[in-house]
Amino acid sequence: MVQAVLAVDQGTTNSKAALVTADGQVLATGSAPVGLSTPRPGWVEQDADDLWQSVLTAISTCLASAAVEVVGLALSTQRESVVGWNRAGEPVGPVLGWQDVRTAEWCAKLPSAVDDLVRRRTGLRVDAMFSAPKMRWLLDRSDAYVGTVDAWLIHRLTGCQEHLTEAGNASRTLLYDTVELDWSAELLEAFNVPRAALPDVRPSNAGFGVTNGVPGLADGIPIVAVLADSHAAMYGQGCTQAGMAKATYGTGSSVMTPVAGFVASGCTLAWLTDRPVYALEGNIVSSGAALAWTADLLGLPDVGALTALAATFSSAEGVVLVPAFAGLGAPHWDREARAALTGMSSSTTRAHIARAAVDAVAHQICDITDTIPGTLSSLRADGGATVSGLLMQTQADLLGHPVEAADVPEISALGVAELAWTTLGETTDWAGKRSFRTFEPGPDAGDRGRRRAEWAQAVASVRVRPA
Ligand SMILES: O=P(O)(O)OC[C@H](O)CO
Repeated sequence: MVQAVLAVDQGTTNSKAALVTADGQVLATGSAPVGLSTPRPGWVEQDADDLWQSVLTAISTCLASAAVEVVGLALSTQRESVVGWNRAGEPVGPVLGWQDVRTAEWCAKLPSAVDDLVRRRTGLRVDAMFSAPKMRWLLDRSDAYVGTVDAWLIHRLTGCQEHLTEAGNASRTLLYDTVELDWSAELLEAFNVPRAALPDVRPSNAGFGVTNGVPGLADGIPIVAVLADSHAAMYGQGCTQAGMAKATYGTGSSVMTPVAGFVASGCTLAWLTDRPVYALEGNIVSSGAALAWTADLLGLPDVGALTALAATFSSAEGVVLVPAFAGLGAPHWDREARAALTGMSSSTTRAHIARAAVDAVAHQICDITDTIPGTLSSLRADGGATVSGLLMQTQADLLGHPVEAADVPEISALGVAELAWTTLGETTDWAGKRSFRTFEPGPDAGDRGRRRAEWAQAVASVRVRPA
């Protein structure tokens, strides 16, 4: 029987599963949506059982479509979101999603010394997006184990036997020292999170226990590799050389470029195998979410209809959408800013607004790539929204560099499957064999400059905190 790794990609809006062979072929896929609720402004919650059930549905749909021998599991997970569970493995409280900013005020009151410490130990900054403030919020309400989504899924997949998390996911909590490669006692104290509440941290391919009592899966299948989803995309894109960068277009967006060693600003631990691999990263809070919001506002059925409408005009003609619905992420980091549509006139149409939404996704990526030191040779793109040729062309035009969109938009599952197969002893170079849709930038540098200036002006107009 054909051997396959079962890769699970648990994201903000969907759980997906794929059966992947040692040469990177996808034999079958399955997916299931995950609910998300916003009970108050700034609060973004998911249900931990619902999330687990969506993983089981994705797995069973996938397994029903191909007869294979599953030799290992690989997990790619949404980052920063926090789950709390009790000793019996039952969730306590909601999953606090990465978009949730209920702790923003609490974060703002932390002494600046905590922010300094966070930067030095983690390469990140204090922000309500990250896990530590969310863990504190849950621990204030229950005596629980707390962990990121990878830890929750490992716990459930192993029949509540394992309490483990992966180093790259841990690096997004604000509690993990990404140079010492361990939970930081100083940071645990600063956020008042007890070590006993946290899972143990393992390298990305160190093994995370074996399946136990999972419906539809045999017991004893090893969980071979775990990566954070954005990091899995970087791995899958083969983005390992200086000058390369990848952008993942998900609910939010993440731009990552490899860096030789730890730096105390905008740095993350991409993965930890025989050695740590670091990346500079910028996170955008609202990207696919901005497209979905605009489609809804315009009464369109989906994002595909939005991009089709946007394509009916060659430009937004000065209309700019700044999608700061939950503030601005990298590189602006102003979480009190709020969204705006600017530059409208009486001749503005729905198509201009649709076009402005597409432009906003691309402008936000450019804001981050502008901060990457050195020369960017090209940008590798992945994520659901990359199916839009209009978005990819707009990205290349605004960037002034080619954009290479992966032939498989959802690359996180493939990235972690590749790490699993490598760990199982196979030689892989799937990115080297992958074909890309390449989008060359349009020749009009003047137009690029004008559009970037319009965007910068609109961003400045929504800022609350000074740049
Ligand atoms: O669910 P996605 O794919 O938008 O990814 C969420 C990110 O991991 C949040 O940092």
